[in-house]
Amino acid sequence: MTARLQTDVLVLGWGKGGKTLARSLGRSGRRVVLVERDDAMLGGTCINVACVPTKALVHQAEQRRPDDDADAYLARAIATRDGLVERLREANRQLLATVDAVTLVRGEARFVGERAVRVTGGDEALEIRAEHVVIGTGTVPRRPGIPGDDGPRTHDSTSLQALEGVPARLAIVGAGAVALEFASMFARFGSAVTVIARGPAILPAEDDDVRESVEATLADAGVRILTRAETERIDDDGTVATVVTSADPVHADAVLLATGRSPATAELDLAAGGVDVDERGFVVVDELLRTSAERVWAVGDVNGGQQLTPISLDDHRIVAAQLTGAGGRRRDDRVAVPTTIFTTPPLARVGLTEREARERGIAVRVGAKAVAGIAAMPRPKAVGETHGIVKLVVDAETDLVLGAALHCVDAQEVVNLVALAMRAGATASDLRDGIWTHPSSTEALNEVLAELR
Ligand SMILES: Cc1cc2nc3c(=O)[nH]c(=O)nc-3n(C[C@H](O)[C@H](O)[C@H](O)COP(=O)(O)OP(=O)(O)OC[C@H]3O[C@@H](n4cnc5c(N)ncnc54)[C@H](O)[C@@H]3O)c2cc1C
Ligand SMILES: NC(=O)c1ccc[n+]([C@@H]2O[C@H](COP(=O)([O-])OP(=O)(O)OC[C@H]3O[C@@H](n4cnc5c(N)ncnc54)[C@H](O)[C@@H]3O)[C@@H](O)[C@H]2O)c1
Repeated sequence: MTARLQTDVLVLGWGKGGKTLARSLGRSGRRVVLVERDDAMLGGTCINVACVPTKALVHQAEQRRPDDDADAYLARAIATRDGLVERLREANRQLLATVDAVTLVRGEARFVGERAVRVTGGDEALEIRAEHVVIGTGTVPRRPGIPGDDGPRTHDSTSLQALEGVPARLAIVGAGAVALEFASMFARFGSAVTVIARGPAILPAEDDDVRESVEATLADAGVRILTRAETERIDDDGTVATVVTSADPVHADAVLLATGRSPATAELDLAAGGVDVDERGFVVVDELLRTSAERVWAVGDVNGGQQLTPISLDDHRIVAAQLTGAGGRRRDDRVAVPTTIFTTPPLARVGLTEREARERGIAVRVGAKAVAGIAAMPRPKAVGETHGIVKLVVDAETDLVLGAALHCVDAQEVVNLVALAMRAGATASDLRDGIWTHPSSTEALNEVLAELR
């Protein structure tokens, strides 16, 4: 039997954008139904299998001493991480369960008409019709279609976080954020890591000095980077996997496929809801995140934008503004979006690289110093991590900051200050002459911006 439900707002997926929207609309009295298909994903990808648990493991890996038993250490790190995730999941459940106007439905959603979905889970089925629908179903790891990519030693970013022991040799196919974070982390857990990059180098969008800083740091941690290596197949002889590439073969006890993520739209039957997708299956949206179907929006990874939690959060603001009549907010309003790849130390970026600025014909002044040589920045020395580079690109005419690459301890925090300066129109001189806490990583700005060339 199919039960029926009518609601004001229907949210599909318990991710960052979906859950924040459900809570804020529910607290203002709107009737909201939120559907989630996986009990292990309450709260979404970020808190369960992505940002938070991986950064907890990165932290654990950084604390490991060389004489710690690798397998026992990893097992303890995973147990600590599991405890954290359990607490976050419950806190996320509470955030919505305590809002009376929000109804939580467990099951897989599938469109059956305009703003109408059928939810199935176990033997139950529920048909929900809504005035407004928000699709926030996220992404799933992409299988690249390489022969042998479903072998017994082959993992995605989720299953690699649940290994029973440290693989002596870890091969990573891909060279994006997932690849570099897991490479840095597993090298510290005790694996001999090889990153298999298709292109001539990792981080192709970065300036050479920044890329070289990351490469040198990974090399010091024992990570090998194989470049211009197209992965042709993955063989498995029952004990060892061999990643056969157009360069050298790589023998491994575990293989991580870090080849991007696909939209979770295949099961949604979006055509039945009149919602268009692009050739990769991402929901097509405009600057207000409206889909091709009337009163249907898409937030987060599924809409094909930057796959980042703060972007999904900002997407929720754009839709909330329309649903509450506040209006105004658009995707193209975003300025200076900071990002961080959590290697050790992290690489944080915002704005233009030096190369991009010069290609645009902008006259620039550049400050760039190796972290170990920044006298006014004692924090990296105090915590024993002096790899990296701090680089800022400044408009020579206006003195405005055009971009920054911070490869250093605390970079994920300092970059937010630089991003705010860029949004607020604070100049490089303002940052150079700022009074910052001491000892901190922010102090690098005093010195690096005093030596612009
Ligand atoms: C290993 C890793 C590390 C990352 N680290 C970072 C980081 O440090 N910082 C950062 O900003 N970003 C990071 N990201 C990216 C970040 O995790 C995502 O951008 C973010 O979680 C996307 O959130 P979302 O709102 O799009 O939806 P999600 O959080 O993906 O939620 C979607 C939900 O929808 C559910 N769902 C799917 N289909 C259906 C259906 N048919 N019916 C019902 N429910 C459904 C899913 O089960 C899921 O719970 C990382 C990603 C990975 C893989
Ligand atoms: N700290 C963070 O913010 C963070 C951390 C992890 C992931 N993420 C997000 O998660 C998403 C997924 O990350 P990702 O690293 O998997 O994706 P990505 O798109 O960043 O990188 C994919 C990599 O795989 C390579 N690749 C693709 N197909 C291949 C194939 N067939 N053979 C060999 N190599 C192939 C690409 O060249 C690229 O190097 C990203 O959009 C990223 O923004 C963010």
